[in-house]
Amino acid sequence: MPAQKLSARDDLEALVARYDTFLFDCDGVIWHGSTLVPHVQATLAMLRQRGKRLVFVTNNSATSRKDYAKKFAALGIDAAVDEIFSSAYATAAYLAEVARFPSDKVAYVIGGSGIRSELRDVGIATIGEDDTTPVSLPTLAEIEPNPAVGAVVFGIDYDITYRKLANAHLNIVHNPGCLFIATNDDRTLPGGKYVYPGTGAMLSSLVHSTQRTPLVMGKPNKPMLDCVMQNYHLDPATTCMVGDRLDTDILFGINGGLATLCVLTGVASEADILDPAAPQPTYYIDSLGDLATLAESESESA
Ligand SMILES: O=C(O)[C@H](O)[C@H](O)COP(=O)(O)O
Ligand SMILES: [Mg+2]
Repeated sequence: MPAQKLSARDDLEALVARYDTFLFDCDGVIWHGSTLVPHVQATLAMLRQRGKRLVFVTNNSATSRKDYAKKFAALGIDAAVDEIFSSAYATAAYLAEVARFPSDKVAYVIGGSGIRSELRDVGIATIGEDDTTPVSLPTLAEIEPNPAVGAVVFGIDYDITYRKLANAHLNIVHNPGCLFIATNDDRTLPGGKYVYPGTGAMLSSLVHSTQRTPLVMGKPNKPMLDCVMQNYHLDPATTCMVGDRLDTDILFGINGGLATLCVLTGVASEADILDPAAPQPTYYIDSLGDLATLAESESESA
């Protein structure tokens, strides 16, 4: 079924009336880095005003839920910690509740404070943060497997180094039963003017060297979907997933039986959506900010 482009006010009103819960991807939909997409703040306020449930579902594992809540607040958006689901949180939930990660093991983390903080919050110790010193051939021998490592967890890391990759590689290959987990594997990271290498671009170097396939937690995969569906007891019939990537956000919504709305402010272009071979959103729109016009109509009629 080809995606329906929404632009007329009646289309926007019908969309908002039809769903009571909206799941929002963040990078490329709500913001680029710390810059809000224009009029998104007004759109989210309008949806809250109309009694809609809002859930924020991001593959960006660099930040913890608590710090995301602070980021939202700093940007003037009302978002409680329990309305925010990041791939770091889904990873911590998976290791603690599904994998039953042993208390005598640690996780070797390539990633940001989001992963370390979420793992710490479920009682899992992490190492690897300081493995940033340059390596030379003579010092390579310093790097050895650490038998205490029971999992290598990989997420977006703006300070990735050869030393980190070498440690992760050795632990995955030489520690029997060592889990290899990726918070997500997005190929690119939307940055507003440009699209940058994403977590998946860096992850592929470790997949290539170890010849191992990681368990990926984030959208479009089941661990993140289970995390959100269980926490919110979502009714697929009245839930809409809003995202900027067809192969993560829209596929995530399709996998969950949700309606989907793709925006053109992130990675996907209209040409991508019109390719029948791509995951097809239910709807698409230029920007989430376009819904802010409904707030104006509300104030006029008030
Ligand atoms: O490379 C990455 O990790 C992703 O581009 C980034 O995390 C996407 O975040 P999201 O769009 O799911 O908020
Ligand atoms: Mg995104």
